[in-house]
Amino acid sequence: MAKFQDIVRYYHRYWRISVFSIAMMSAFEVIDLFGPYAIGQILNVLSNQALDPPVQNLIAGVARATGQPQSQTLSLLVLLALIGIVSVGRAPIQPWLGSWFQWDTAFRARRDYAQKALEKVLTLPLEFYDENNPGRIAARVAKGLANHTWTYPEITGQLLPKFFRIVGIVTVIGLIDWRIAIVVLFSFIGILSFSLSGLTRLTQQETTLDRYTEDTESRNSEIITNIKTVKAFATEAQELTRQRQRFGREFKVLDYRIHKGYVMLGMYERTIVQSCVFLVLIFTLIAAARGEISLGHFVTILTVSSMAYAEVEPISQLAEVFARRYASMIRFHEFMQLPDGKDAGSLVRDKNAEPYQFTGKVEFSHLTFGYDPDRPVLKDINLLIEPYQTVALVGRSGSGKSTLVKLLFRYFEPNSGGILMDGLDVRRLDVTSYRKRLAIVHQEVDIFNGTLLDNLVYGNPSATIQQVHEACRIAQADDFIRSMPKGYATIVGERGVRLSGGQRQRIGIARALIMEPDVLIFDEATSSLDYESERSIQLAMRAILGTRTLIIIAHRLSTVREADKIVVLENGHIVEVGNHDELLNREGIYRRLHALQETGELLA
Ligand SMILES: Nc1ncnc2c1ncn2[C@@H]1O[C@H](COP(=O)(O)OP(=O)(O)OP(=O)(O)O)[C@@H](O)[C@H]1O
Repeated sequence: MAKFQDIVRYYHRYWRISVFSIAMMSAFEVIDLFGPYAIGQILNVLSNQALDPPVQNLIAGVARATGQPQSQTLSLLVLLALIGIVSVGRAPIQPWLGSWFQWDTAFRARRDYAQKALEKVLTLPLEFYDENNPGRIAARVAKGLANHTWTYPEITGQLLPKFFRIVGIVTVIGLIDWRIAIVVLFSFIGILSFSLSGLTRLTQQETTLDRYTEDTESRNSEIITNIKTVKAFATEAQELTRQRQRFGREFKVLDYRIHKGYVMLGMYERTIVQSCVFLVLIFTLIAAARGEISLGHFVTILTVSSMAYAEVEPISQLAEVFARRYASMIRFHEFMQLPDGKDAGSLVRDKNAEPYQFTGKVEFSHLTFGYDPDRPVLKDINLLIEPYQTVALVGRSGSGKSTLVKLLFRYFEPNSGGILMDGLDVRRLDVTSYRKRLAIVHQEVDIFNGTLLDNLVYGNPSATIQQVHEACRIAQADDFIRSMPKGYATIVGERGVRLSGGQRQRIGIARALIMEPDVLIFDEATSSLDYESERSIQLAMRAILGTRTLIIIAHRLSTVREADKIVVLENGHIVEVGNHDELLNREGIYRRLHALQETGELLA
């Protein structure tokens, strides 16, 4: 569970510079008080009242040093010169010692955490992405980073220095009349604790709102991503109604609870502040009328105490903004604290790591696995795949074919048993180097924004252009790539040419081949392709047969015929193993599935 401390820790790396800039900004806030004090002293000079001893000593010192008489003019000149130094002299320094560091620190921390957040995205387990949609994750990260960045300068450059200013004001008043200082001090403690308790209550509402907003935004992004389905199923009105309910729910919390809460809080604060200002005026006037304080001190106290009370509004606004952002910052830290996946690869490229080279011999040994350990999806799987063999995994939907491959990729760990690669338990191997020896062509091939070439060499950027051409030739992709406007340099993805399903598949095959993998896994998706594309992909696969270990998750049986070994899965068990002819001669599932296929049915 993330806490307030996590927000502080966000800037921890820069604490030295942070303390320095807060001290500087606070010093400037306190120095500001010299203006009204000096004006009070000028009034005393003009009305022939006594000056405070330190000011008297200073003027006497100047008179001695310059050989001038200690006249009214000299006193006024000295006070004026001091006001000039304090107000004009510090003007060019303040932005550098204050503002520069405030934003500089915020931006540096932003850079650090943008990187950390991406590291988190890259190391979270795959199942996290099954459960959370991309819009929700991206929004949470972006909002968290932005709010941390805005909050830092406000807190360190404004809120904290303002507190010091108030402490300075109370001290100045205390030096003149301690009783009035106590009135001011207690009124502040009262106002601030009242505001704090109000804000704490409102923060809880903000957390609720944040959760609601995340739900709404997440659905919005789903609607955008799945717009084709929404339109095809004509569910626009349904989506709108559902979202309208969510907008309404958000509005109620935002307007009736949060906004109203802030207005109420502001109302109480304002009333209390004005009462305090009035009270201080009464006390000060009484003290002045009794001759306990001079006219200059009367003016100084009234001016500085008004300055103090004038800070209540900006302080509560800053606190309010902080409270509004608090929930999203905490949610960002909750995201950052999610445990990394056990399968997380190394994020640091280890140049010295010994690259593996396997023969492609894979053995599943007594492998049992369930996403929920009590409900195994794969049960006691024993399977030996020899180097360069082609093995087809067939079976009904949900029989565990993809899960077997996920385990091979080490996205999940088996509950018992294991997977051996050339006799080595894969759990013992460095996951990054190990995965580099595998390649997979998914049913849906992901295309990144960029050129076709970028997409092809995604897994192996050091591949030569000859390697790329050769792989594309085998994958039956070379011809269509060359016919594109800019050939291999054609931009694809979001901002480029759209590729058809078959073209994406062939790019996927070529991309996998460019990895030069020891084991190539093919999640066959030919069922969604037109006849010609399917034919090209079958030709591509045929060209790969026997060049490396090939595991095919077969949805159609046409490619399976040529496999050395066909493994039939049923309810997580291997029920049949053999080649096409052997299995056809048995009265088993394969024969039944094959009969269905012959009549053109899909495997399901
Ligand atoms: N991330 C997951 N969390 C929980 N259960 C899952 C997850 N992925 C798959 N399953 C379950 O595991 C079982 C096996 O699924 P798997 O995807 O391996 O089957 P499959 O044979 O590849 O199916 P298909 O041919 O439809 O792709 C199914 O019952 C499925 O519901």
